[in-house]
Amino acid sequence: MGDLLGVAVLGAGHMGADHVRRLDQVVSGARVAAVGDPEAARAEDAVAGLDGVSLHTEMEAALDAPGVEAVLIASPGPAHEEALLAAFARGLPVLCEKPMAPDSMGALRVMEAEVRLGRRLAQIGFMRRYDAEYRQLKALLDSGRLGRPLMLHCTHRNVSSPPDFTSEMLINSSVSHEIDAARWLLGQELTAVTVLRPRASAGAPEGLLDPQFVLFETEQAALVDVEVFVNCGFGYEVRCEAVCEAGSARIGEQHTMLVTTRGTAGEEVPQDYLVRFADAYDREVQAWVDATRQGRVTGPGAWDGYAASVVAEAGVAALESGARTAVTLAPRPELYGPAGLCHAR
Ligand SMILES: NC(=O)C1=CN([C@@H]2O[C@H](COP(=O)(O)OP(=O)(O)OC[C@H]3O[C@@H](n4cnc5c(N)ncnc54)[C@H](O)[C@@H]3O)[C@@H](O)[C@H]2O)C=CC1
Ligand SMILES: O=C1[C@@H](O)[C@H](O)[C@@H](O)[C@H](O)[C@H]1O
Repeated sequence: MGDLLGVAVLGAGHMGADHVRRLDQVVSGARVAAVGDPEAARAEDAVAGLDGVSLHTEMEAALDAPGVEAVLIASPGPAHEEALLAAFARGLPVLCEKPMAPDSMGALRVMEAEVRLGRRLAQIGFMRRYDAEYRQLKALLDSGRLGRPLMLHCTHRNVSSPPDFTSEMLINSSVSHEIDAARWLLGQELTAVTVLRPRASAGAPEGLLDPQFVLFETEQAALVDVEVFVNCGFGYEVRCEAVCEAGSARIGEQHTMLVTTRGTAGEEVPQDYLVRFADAYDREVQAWVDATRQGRVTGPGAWDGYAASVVAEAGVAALESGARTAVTLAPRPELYGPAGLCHAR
């Protein structure tokens, strides 16, 4: 490995271009060695002003480019399995944006491929684990000060959804973050899911079931509810309240600058994830680079990606059937160690 970890970025859209900028300008210890995107213009735009980056429209060529020692996958979800397997075949460590794979069988194949390798190479981009407020809440729950957690009340609102967004994606794209955050905060797997929906908002595109109300049960009988509303029109709002036996704690109501103008006073509301979670993405990628340089994986891994895909798939089934749907996970492979314990049990 050179002085700087050479990273190939696959996918140069919203997230990929932002990660290229982050690797180049924010993160230490790494450099962008190659960018792969079937749309050449996207890759060119993403690397404008950068030297020494090779551009590719074929993903395998990007992985095989000179100087590539690790991969950051930011292509659309359906492309992740192939990219992860190609990286594993080359022994390359990977940071893969969520979802690890959009369907549970794809996620299982990825996890099994890593298990066959016998060493961990994949980190999945559940960046909330690197957000300062989420980390504070996790530390509080783990300390046991509030007693056992009983409920998480979560809110996940986007100003608007991309044009191709489907009703299923409210769960397997948006709520996938709450699925991972709940598993991590509580140190428990999610065991069942029910999805209710109020009438669709007039602000939602025709046919999109938006908002939805998703209720998860956990293995130790806690409940996690999520209001997901991806065309709310007013702000990017992500909140979480943990209710425990001896207290509660709320995050996501950051108080920033108070602005008074023309007879009103208030705070600015972030309009998207790139603003709300900017620090979290920075810390996530820095932690991945640091761990990769030490030959380790320290963030959410393939087991977490697999579990999230299985729970999301059950959520989509629950949305379609209107019925409570059980979650069935394959046994947890030894490679991923014991399940995360929450001290507040
Ligand atoms: N962690 C987070 O908060 C967020 C994560 N994401 C995730 O990031 C990934 C990318 O999302 P966006 O950047 O919003 O999508 P996007 O549509 O803006 O960009 C995707 C890019 O990938 C390229 N592409 C298509 N097929 C490809 C392939 N086989 N190999 C390489 N590149 C390919 C497209 O040409 C496009 O430039 C998704 O997995 C998404 O779920 C997206 C938004 C926020
Ligand atoms: O991951 C993300 C998007 O893919 C998803 O579509 C949004 O709803 C989330 O807020 C964002 O964090």
